Amino acid sequence: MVCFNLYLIVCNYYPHCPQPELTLGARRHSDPSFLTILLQDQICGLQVFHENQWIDVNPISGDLVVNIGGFLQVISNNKLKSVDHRVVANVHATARVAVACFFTGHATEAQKPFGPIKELQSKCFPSILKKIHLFTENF
Ligand SMILES: O=C(O)CCC(=O)C(=O)O
Ligand SMILES: [Fe+2]
Repeated sequence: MVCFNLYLIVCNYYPHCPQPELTLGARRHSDPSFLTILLQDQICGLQVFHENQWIDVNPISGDLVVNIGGFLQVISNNKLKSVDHRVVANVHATARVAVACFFTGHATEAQKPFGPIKELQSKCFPSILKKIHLFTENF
């Protein structure tokens, strides 16, 4: 399968929020992509859910954040996890901008069901995830 042939680029714009205690920039979710590559500016806001708490993913100039998507979680038989993340409301005077590139599957293969690859299944690690169709199912 060709995962890097089809991608979607999304620009997220978070203006200053006067009442950050009432809302979020982006609600808790995990990406359904194969991989997501994110470029954030210098304004904080992204958090990942790890060991029952929200951890800040502070921007480092020139760095890219790479998120494992739900599709890669399925293919890897749950060995790689698609982490929950969110964006808190922007308390800074300047707007926050983050550009996400979602790598998905190839459109022509959308009808084909995908499941954990054989090499990652064994007696100790049987396939625990059902096969899914790209673009049509949540996993
Ligand atoms: O704005 C961010 O830092 C993350 C955006 C995000 O999680 C998404 O677009 O899926
Ligand atoms: Fe996301």
